[in-house]
Amino acid sequence: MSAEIMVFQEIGPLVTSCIDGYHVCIFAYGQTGSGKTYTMEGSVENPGINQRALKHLFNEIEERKDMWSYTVNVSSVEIYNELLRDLLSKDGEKLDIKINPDGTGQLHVPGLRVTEVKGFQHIKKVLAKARRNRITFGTKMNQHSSRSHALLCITVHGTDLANGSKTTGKLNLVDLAGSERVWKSGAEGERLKEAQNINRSLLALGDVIQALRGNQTHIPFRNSRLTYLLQDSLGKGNKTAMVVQVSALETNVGETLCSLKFAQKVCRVELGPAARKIESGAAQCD
Ligand SMILES: Nc1ncnc2c1ncn2[C@@H]1O[C@H](COP(=O)(O)OP(=O)(O)OP(=O)(O)O)[C@@H](O)[C@H]1O
Repeated sequence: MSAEIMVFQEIGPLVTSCIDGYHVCIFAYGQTGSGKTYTMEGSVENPGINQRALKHLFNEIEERKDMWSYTVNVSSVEIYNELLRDLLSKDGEKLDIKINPDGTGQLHVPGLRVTEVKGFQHIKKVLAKARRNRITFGTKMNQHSSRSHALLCITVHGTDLANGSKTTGKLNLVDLAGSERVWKSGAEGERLKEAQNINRSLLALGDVIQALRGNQTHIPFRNSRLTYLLQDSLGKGNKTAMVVQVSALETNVGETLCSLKFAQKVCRVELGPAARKIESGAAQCD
């Protein structure tokens, strides 16, 4: 069995729970060049988590079609130098996060392109477009290094055909930019600025994890665009999984240890019982 299939066996139930009305975050984390983008996007012969998740999602929807009707909306953004770029717009339009004026207190990104996808073949085209628009540059550590965090955000609205109740699930698939030691990656000028922004936002993610783990009342979601954007899926009552990539090279042992320590911290976070999002606003616990 390939490693990708084994990883997906762990992830599959989380994808299913998004259809049931839960908010889910799946991250790829690790040093630059360790295989995060490969894990999320994969190759033509060996699709990654993004494609497998969406295939799984549409298969589930098909199986439930006599009992539930679903709509699936997809958007994709990258966070580059703390700026949001729409990966599904023609020219990677720059956007920002705002409080939704509808009074719900929810965050939204005005102008973000949201595409309703009807099936797996359609989503493949959407994923290809997002991939083409992503910013990559060559560094000493990776010839095609992603210099940004890429988020694929899938919202699933469900309607129970028997009683009309409605659910809203979210699945955030996140390919984080790689942490790097700038003296090793040879980053200077623009690459150095990117690396500093990447390391800063990964630190902010670490701070959020630390605060969640410590059950603190204030979780510093607002300290980076990444955590701010994921606020409604990353905190208590939601479901999160992190896939950590490490390098097999002895020269990277320092970075590998850092990644594993981060993974250990994440493992110890308890988000409590997950809450199902239903239209009435009430929450049902697992
Ligand atoms: N399991 C794998 N099988 C085959 N090739 C792989 C695998 N993992 C990674 N690679 C290859 O290694 C190279 C680096 O991988 P990738 O770009 O996914 O790293 P990354 O962690 O996303 O790096 P960065 O943070 O710099 O963007 C790529 O050429 C990728 O195709």
